[in-house]
Amino acid sequence: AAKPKLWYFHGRGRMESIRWLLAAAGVEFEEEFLETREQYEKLQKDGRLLFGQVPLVEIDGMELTQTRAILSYLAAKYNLHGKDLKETVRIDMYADGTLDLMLMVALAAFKHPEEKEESLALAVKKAKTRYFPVFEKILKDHGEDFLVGNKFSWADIQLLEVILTMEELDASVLSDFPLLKEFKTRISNIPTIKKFLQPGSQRKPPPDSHYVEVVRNILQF
Ligand SMILES: CCCCC[C@H]1O[C@@H](O)C[C@@H]1SC[C@H](NC(=O)CC[C@H](N)C(=O)O)C(=O)NCC(=O)O
Repeated sequence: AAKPKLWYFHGRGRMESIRWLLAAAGVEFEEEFLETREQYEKLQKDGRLLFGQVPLVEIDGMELTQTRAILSYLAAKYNLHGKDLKETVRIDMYADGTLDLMLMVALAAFKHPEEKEESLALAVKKAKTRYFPVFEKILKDHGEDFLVGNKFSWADIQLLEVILTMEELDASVLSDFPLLKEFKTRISNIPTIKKFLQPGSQRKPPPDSHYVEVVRNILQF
């Protein structure tokens, strides 16, 4: 079968969680990077963007947009969603929470310097006071290696991505969360994820001023 093809900017944004899921599932994928307004307008003109937006993922003969819909499809397809509806909705809850936090970080890149620092500091505060305490408690209460059903799932991938992203902003962010520290080591050592964390993988770096400029230019905002 053809490899999935991802259409997005050459950066993290909303697409990074999709790259993580595919990589963790051991699925090779291709990427088309939007560098110009013309490329984006062509996708729109060709009717390939349902609501005129990216991420766009070509997979199984479909053109998928809407990040959460794409992630949910991929999680189910690669057996990273729950064994039943009750597990799946918990995985969705956990994943949605991490996506909210990730978007705060992603959008901060587009703010003016002083606002950006304030937004990133708020994201770190939210991680420490709202999100990480929840996941630390889940790991404590269930005493299992994974968040749901003691089986590796999409929720675990999202949590690792958000842990690493927050550590880029504050290296001591896990200092009060010993179980999350162990979780990070455990999940980072899963072979497909270990490979994705190595240099040369399709993982993208944190957004820089060039990336912000390109996205602003393409989206004209
Ligand atoms: C560094 C991270 C990138 C920040 C900017 C991105 O975050 C998004 O808020 C904007 C972009 S992503 C690009 C943006 N896509 C979306 O907002 C998708 C939202 C959708 N609900 C989804 O989850 O996929 C876009 O195509 N906009 C054109 C426009 O709406 O006309």
